Amino acid sequence: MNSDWVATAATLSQALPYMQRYAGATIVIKLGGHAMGSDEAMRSFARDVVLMRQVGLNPVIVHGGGPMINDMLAKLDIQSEFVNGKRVTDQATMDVVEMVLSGTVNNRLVQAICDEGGKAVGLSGKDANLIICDQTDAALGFVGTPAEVDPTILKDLHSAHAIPVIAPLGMGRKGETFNINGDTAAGAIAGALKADRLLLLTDVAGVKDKDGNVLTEIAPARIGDLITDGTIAGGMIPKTETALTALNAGVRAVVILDGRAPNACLLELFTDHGAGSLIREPRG
Ligand SMILES: Nc1ncnc2c1ncn2[C@@H]1O[C@H](COP(=O)(O)OP(=O)(O)O)[C@@H](O)[C@H]1O
Ligand SMILES: CC(=O)N[C@@H](CCC(=O)OP(=O)(O)O)C(=O)O
Repeated sequence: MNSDWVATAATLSQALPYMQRYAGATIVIKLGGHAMGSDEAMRSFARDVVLMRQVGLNPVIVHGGGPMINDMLAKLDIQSEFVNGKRVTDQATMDVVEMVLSGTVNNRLVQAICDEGGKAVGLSGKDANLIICDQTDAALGFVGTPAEVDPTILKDLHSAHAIPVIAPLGMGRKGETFNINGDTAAGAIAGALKADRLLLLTDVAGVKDKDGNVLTEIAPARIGDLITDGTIAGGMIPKTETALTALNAGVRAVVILDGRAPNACLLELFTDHGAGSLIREPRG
């Protein structure tokens, strides 16, 4: 018997109970800009998402695009800086952020999912009142914190067997456009949907300790200390803070994992060992 086939059969028999367990579950997946670097990574992600939909899960995709925004700002000779993982966003920067996220990155991802046979629909937090924002901090300019999330459009898309693909932009109460950190947007959407899982796909295997080992399970109560002592820094701060906000809003579990690894989402959802760092209340 072909050993590849045996391996596939073994994987499938392990996966089936998980597929049944997650049938009808809402899985919010945030794909970071670093994790969608190559065309092959994008194709592999798209295939996973289409398979999830085919076995009865409801995936909702929220994407980032920080590196792509950086490239365009550099071409236009616009300087940019980050404070605690968030881009300081003036009006000129906001225009570029919107152009890149909604115009380029969102369309690319929608096309990749459609190419794999999925019915992806692209939108941003500005569509159908999905995300209304307040300004996060005047010093950051047009950076928004989601204040009200109306997930009706996402439920409608699920009923139509479509896969929503969301750019992290929000609407202000005075007609402004806000730039939302992709993790923050994904957390707010996952919270509003009371998602079964929020997967934050990035370019590292998970949250690492001071020695560089991945923490496979983290109790929410530990995260504050890991940030204070500098173990969690930079872009990992908004991710872990998002995890806490999402859990408080009723999301069942959050996983931070390497989106560049082949079949990252499927391994996390459909195998015993999972992937990355699982953040949830310890089981008593
Ligand atoms: N404790 C930690 N464990 C893992 N990564 C960390 C940690 N602290 C900081 N980081 C940094 O956070 C980065 C992920 O955040 P970010 O670059 O914003 O990702 P993305 O673009 O995928 O949203 C990692 O590449 C790593 O450099
Ligand atoms: C406020 C803020 O920082 N917004 C982000 C939005 C994109 C993003 O989050 O992209 P990644 O997930 O690839 O990092 C930005 O301007 O870069």
